[in-house]
Amino acid sequence: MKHYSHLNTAALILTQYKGAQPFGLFIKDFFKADKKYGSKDRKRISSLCYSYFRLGKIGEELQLQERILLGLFLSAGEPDRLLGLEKPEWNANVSLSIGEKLALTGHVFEPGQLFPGITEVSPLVDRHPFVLSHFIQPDLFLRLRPGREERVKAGLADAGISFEVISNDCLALPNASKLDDVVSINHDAVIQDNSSQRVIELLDSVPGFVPKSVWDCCAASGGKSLLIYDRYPGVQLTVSDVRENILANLNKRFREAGITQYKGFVADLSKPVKPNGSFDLLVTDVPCTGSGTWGRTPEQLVFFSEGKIEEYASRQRQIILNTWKHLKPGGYFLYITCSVYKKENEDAVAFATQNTALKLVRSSLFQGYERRADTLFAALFHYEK
Ligand SMILES: C[S@@+](CC[C@H](N)C(=O)[O-])C[C@H]1O[C@@H](n2cnc3c(N)ncnc32)[C@H](O)[C@@H]1O
Repeated sequence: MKHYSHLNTAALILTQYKGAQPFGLFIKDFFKADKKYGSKDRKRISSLCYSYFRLGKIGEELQLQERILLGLFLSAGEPDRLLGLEKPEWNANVSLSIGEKLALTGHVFEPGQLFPGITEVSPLVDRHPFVLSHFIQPDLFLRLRPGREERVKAGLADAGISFEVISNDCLALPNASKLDDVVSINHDAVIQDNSSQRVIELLDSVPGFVPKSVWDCCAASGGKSLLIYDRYPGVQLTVSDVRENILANLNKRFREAGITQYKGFVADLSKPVKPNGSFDLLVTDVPCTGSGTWGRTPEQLVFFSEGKIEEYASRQRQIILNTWKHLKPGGYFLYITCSVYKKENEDAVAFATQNTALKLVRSSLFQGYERRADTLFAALFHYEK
């Protein structure tokens, strides 16, 4: 029976996966090596694996296949054929709350079992809804580029793709939406999480600030740079990252977005660097645990090791020290993480104010756990003249 074959294949994959690479890449390679799975099978098997990861450490005493069923039950919003066959009582109760479902299966809600390093999470985070949000896959968000808003919405409507309007320039879509032939990605709209889009609010809160020169220090494929460019057209962008190959992605993306005038270089900011010149605005979207985004990569709930929090925090402190001095006097420094751990957020802010000439303007947690989005932290500093 197909349902049991899906369960067995999910169990096989989970036995082989040891957390060394993102699960999305691992399962892609698995299916590439064994072509017998059709697209519906692949989707179902992936979904069983992902709902298993969402359990974190709950039900560790159970056999693997029982745990997969438990994950399926806790994540399911509607009755499911496999659950119906194997766990009819659970299947009749899929609409219960997570707490009630746990009680029905003989488990108790224990935040520390669901989320690694729960005691290190910032007090700004409301732990109960945050932890429970990991049972739901976040949405896909589009940031509509200036002047393209109506064209993108019309294209989606014509293609019959449902979306929710979050704001004038932000749409939420179901995660599996196929946009390739419908939206000109990067030209008309950028795939960017809603909280990630919202960090611009910190810059908007400074009256009259329009930077002429910006260095996006940890640019990756340029999500924040594109955001900045759209808010401040004509800005001179400088971008850098430690990974040369990711800057190749950025170049492609910028081409698609119509950005041709910018400077890019490879730099390891854990060491002192000399960029060309100084800047009105520095964006340091630092490498971090990514713990505010684990609804999208729930394997981390199982494999993350808490010792890494301090490793990241230490690298973040080095990056702050090596970058802030390249600001022009009067300039602004925007520090961003997609982490919920205090060490990477509030403690980094305290470190910056104690060890640089930067003054905190404001910081904010962009909470995504009640909006099917990621959770980010950002702090804006001023380098006073
Ligand atoms: C959170 S990501 C940046 C995301 C990006 N700003 C965006 O909006 O899409 C952090 C980036 O920092 C880079 N990075 C990690 N260690 C670094 C280092 N020592 N120096 C410079 N960049 C580093 C990583 O390669 C990664 O691309």
